[in-house]
Amino acid sequence: MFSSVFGNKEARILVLGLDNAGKTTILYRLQMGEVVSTIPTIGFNVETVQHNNIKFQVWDLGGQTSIRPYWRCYFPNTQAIIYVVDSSDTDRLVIAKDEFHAILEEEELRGAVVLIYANKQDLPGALDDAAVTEALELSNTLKSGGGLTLSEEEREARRCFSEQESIKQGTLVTGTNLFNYYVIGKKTLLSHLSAIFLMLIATCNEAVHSTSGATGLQNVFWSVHSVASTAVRERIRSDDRRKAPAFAILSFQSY
Ligand SMILES: Nc1nc2c(ncn2[C@@H]2O[C@H](COP(=O)(O)OP(=O)(O)OP(=O)(O)O)[C@@H](O)[C@H]2O)c(=O)[nH]1
Ligand SMILES: [Mg+2]
Repeated sequence: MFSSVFGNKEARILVLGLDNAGKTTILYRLQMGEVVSTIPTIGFNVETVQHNNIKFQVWDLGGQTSIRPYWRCYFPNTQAIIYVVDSSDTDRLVIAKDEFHAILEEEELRGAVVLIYANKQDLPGALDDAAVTEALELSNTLKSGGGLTLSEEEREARRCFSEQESIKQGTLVTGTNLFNYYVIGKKTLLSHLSAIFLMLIATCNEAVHSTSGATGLQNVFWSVHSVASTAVRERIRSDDRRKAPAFAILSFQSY
């Protein structure tokens, strides 16, 4: 079923963020479920992460100042960006913010969804996900509703989902792009892995729209349903079916 949605391509995800943010650690945690010891990445690591029958090609790029300019070589055909922030590195949050906003201005990333990991929540002095949201100046660019036309019912479904999953969600408008973003603190990161995948799948809506109609959307929804965590499943089950695609599909729209 997914091959009909995505073609034979794997969804391509870039993991970006400053050096030492924890990108490589997250990549291998996603892939192997283990914390591995890392060295600073010069260049990139790429791994295929499989969740049930869905494959993601995850590119983890080195974050040192001198190699950040090369990030843009990887932007074409990217469906999702995972932006990792070291929440305890408060001195460099302003740099993390500037790099983040530069990414969002990129024409080639129109159509990508952004997930922000407020990483290293275990460290003393780490800012929580709300504070990271603020430090990244997400709220400044927040426009309620943005270019999305959501009914009240859809808004409610999305709000409930975010609350239940402790995932903060917003809409981000840059010069020419419009993103929906999700901020995920470490607490929820691991236990809600499948919710993250669910959102990634859900936001590959360009592929969905171009290769399938309304029936396709239902198929995507039910497939998403099958890979979702129990919590998410319960949430969906309790919902009117008609509401389901509201958060599964209307996650991104460019101008
Ligand atoms: N305390 C704590 N340390 C972490 C966490 N995640 C990663 N680290 C540590 O942070 C350091 C840097 O992690 P990496 O994953 O190598 O960082 P990176 O973002 O890939 O860095 P570059 O490759 O230089 O861009 C390592 O010592 C990790 O063990 C976390 O959640 N908590
Ligand atoms: Mg690395």
